[in-house]
Amino acid sequence: MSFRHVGIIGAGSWGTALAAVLDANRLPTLIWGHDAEHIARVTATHENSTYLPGYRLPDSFHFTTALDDLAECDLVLLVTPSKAVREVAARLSTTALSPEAVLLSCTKGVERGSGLRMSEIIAECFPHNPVAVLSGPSHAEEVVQKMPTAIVLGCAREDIRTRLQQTFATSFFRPYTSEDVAGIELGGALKNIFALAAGVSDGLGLGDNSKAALITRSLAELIRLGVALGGKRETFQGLSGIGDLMVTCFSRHSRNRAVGERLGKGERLADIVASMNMIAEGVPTTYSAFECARRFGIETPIIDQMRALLDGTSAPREVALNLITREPKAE
Ligand SMILES: NC(=O)C1=CN([C@@H]2O[C@H](COP(=O)(O)OP(=O)(O)OC[C@H]3O[C@@H](n4cnc5c(N)ncnc54)[C@H](O)[C@@H]3O)[C@@H](O)[C@H]2O)C=CC1
Ligand SMILES: O=C(CO)COP(=O)(O)O
Repeated sequence: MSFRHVGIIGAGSWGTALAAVLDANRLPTLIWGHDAEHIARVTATHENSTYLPGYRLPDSFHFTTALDDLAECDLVLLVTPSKAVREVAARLSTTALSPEAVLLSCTKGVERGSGLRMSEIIAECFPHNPVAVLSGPSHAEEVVQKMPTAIVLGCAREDIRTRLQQTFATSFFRPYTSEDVAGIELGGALKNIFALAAGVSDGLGLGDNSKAALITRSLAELIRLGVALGGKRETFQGLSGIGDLMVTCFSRHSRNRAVGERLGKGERLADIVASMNMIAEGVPTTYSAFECARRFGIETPIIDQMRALLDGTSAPREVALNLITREPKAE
């Protein structure tokens, strides 16, 4: 049975691109945004010029700033930055949304302090609703151009996984399914830290050998921490692990890689963040992953160095030197 009313929480680039996928399957969407001025502009111009310029929004996109308007939805995508997920999920839970409605988290992050994944936060707010996740190598800029993209949909319930797969499958968007919700989310969240690090390597002009070594050791670190936090090793070797790690470390569209490159060139984090209107989740995730690693006693040299860099206690060259001169060990 297909979904009839789809709501999207978050009017940024990824929310817009996912609405475009659903439009290709003739599914209209109601997109909620928290910024009334932005929503008014997008509605009037049929373009999300702040987050995804140059893409004309189809007529099947509808916008609102009232969460209550989503109460009729049988599928709601949560696509805000991770720092806003708890607040919007709590607010959504006070609407008349049905306990049958499926909540699909498309956000990449881990909550600071609690170490909770986004789907766990959503499940706390919606204990009776099915909660699913969507992640994988998928830059919004390419999805709206209908460039072939494959992602993973995760849910504990097989019927929901299949329904979501049918809903999102198009001639350019290929969803795989998996039961490993934790692994899918952890791969998508942790890779952003390593994309920052790959950007630093680019900014320092350290070359291809260095970047290949960094990404390979990043995957080892991602798997070590991800398995300790409840994900399956095979999932990290798939689209939402190594797939997303690769695209984010190499893509010209990656905001995390771009932040890292500017750090590598010597800019201050506060100045970089102030100059961007989009989210780079690797910054907060560096801190939440560091906290999780300490709690579980997992060795995370790259995450530790990235934290020192973001804190301003280590310079980019020092971070690179610290990593290459670590205690010798077996691979
Ligand atoms: N852009 C992409 O290609 C992809 C992004 N993602 C993930 O999707 C999530 C959202 O990212 P984007 O759409 O790219 O971000 P974005 O920076 O393009 O847009 C974020 C949206 O959230 C809104 N927002 C900001 N603070 C808010 C708050 N406190 N409450 C409610 N709304 C708020 C902004 O106004 C904006 O509409 C992130 O976790 C990101 O890692 C995942 C896959 C691809
Ligand atoms: O998660 C993403 C692609 O899969 C988006 O990465 P950035 O946030 O670095 O642009």
